[in-house]
Amino acid sequence: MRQSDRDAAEDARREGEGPFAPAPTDGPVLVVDNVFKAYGPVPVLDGVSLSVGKGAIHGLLGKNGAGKSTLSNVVAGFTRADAGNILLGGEDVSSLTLTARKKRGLHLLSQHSEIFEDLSIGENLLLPDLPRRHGFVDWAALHRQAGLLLESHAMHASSRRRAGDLNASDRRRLAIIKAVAGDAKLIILDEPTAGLAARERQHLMEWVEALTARGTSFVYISHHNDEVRQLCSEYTVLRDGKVAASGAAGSLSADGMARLITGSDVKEFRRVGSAAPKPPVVEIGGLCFPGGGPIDLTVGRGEIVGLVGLLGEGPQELLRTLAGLLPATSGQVLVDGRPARIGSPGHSLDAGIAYLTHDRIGEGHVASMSIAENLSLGNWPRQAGWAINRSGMLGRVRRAREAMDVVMDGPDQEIRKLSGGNQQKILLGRLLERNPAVLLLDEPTIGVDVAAKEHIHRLIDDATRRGVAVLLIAQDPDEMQRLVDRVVVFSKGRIERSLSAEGLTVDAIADARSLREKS
Ligand SMILES: Nc1ncnc2c1ncn2[C@@H]1O[C@H](COP(=O)(O)OP(=O)(O)OP(=O)(O)O)[C@@H](O)[C@H]1O
Repeated sequence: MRQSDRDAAEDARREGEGPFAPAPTDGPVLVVDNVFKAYGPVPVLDGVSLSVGKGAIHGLLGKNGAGKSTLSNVVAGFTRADAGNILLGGEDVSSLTLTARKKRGLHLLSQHSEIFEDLSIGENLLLPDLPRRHGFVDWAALHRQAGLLLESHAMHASSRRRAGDLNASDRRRLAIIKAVAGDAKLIILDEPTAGLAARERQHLMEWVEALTARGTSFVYISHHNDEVRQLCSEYTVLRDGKVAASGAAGSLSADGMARLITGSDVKEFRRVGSAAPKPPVVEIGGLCFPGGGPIDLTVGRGEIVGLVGLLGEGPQELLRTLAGLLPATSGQVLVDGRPARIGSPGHSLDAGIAYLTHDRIGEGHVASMSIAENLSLGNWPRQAGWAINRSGMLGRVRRAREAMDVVMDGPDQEIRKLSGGNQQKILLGRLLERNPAVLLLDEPTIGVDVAAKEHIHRLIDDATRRGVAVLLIAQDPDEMQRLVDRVVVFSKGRIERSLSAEGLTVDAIADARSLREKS
């Protein structure tokens, strides 16, 4: 650790307001010893060492591209390290396969290690060892065993229920229960709360904390520093593949933690909106879509309107209808006073409506294409004779890289080789390059680090200064409050009420959301 980082760690500890949470004293469950990994000439992990105590929740922190997922993959056995050792409960598992490590109780659950949606909860829990009788699956025994497992983890759902019908938080709990049922010693959770609403997040965190009492340890990767401060007993910060700081997490302050992660102070961006009436950019009249509407909503020049509501209650569906991904069954949409066709994504884009999905992997990028191609997809810069203009494409890469600090090898690198947060930045860059009249943003900062989040907020603000109208979904009430001019609250597919600029506090937004969650 460099002296300046030691000082920063010391400052961060001194500034901390929270009670000091001592790290557990038992011998470590996991030891990572001097691990190296390179893709090409540049090391992604450069002599990383850390240890995780028994029953500890160990925060693994770092900017986008710092090496957190790579380290998780090396520990779990998805990726081989070039050098270094992994010890689980004192045993060197470095040369063991992924399955052998799992059998010893080491699991990695990423946001996308999802469940089998069309199978029941019980099948998901017990696969691949379903109880059998005379060679056939014993369904009664299966649901009995699974039911007991659910009960012992206070998850109140029938084991016969289709797993795909669970909400996002319960899906993640299901994956964790499956791991714990297999006698997990250590579970790595890679951004477990990304995209969850505040109450779901809190619920999941409390539940994870309760699991440590059973002796399970966790490595917890998150870009939400408040979560790490609340939950973790110990932490390691990675910077450019090296350990920049580590220690007991309980007394780290929020600012101190941000400084350790980025290596400098992070200046929080707070947008100054204006209550003055603005000429309309998008006028939505009587818009109906499957499960929602009619919606009447006008967003003016340079205005940001936040949409609040539970999954399935309208906000996502409205954005997807405007983006041409769900069919509008009636109503109309005007953009700059002209009727907009929104029957397909292409029509919506032609009308000046650009959409950022929260599902980066499923529908955001084309994994096998380069960064430059992804930035220009559907909007190729042309030159005389309609040939694609390579220097135009490179200009876009340069702008995205500078504006959002994207960690990449170069414009021709495949986007799938970027870290998750850096992929998100490229997707946002693609939208901004289209110079849309209307931006539809569903969780624009999902998976991005503390510094990049502020960059992205500034870019959204810049867009509003050019007159762009923005509809925003953000689960974090603080993020919402910092960006929007007003909020509309959805219930059962309709707009139930709005919060104007005067009443727009973080608490009011959180309350609006939790009222909906309780009803
Ligand atoms: N298969 C790969 N080929 C080439 N480079 C890769 C590959 N996988 C990861 N990298 C590079 O390794 C670096 C670390 O990526 P990693 O995904 O570990 O970061 P991270 O800390 O998890 O970031 P994030 O917070 O954005 O998820 C990045 O620069 C990434 O581009």
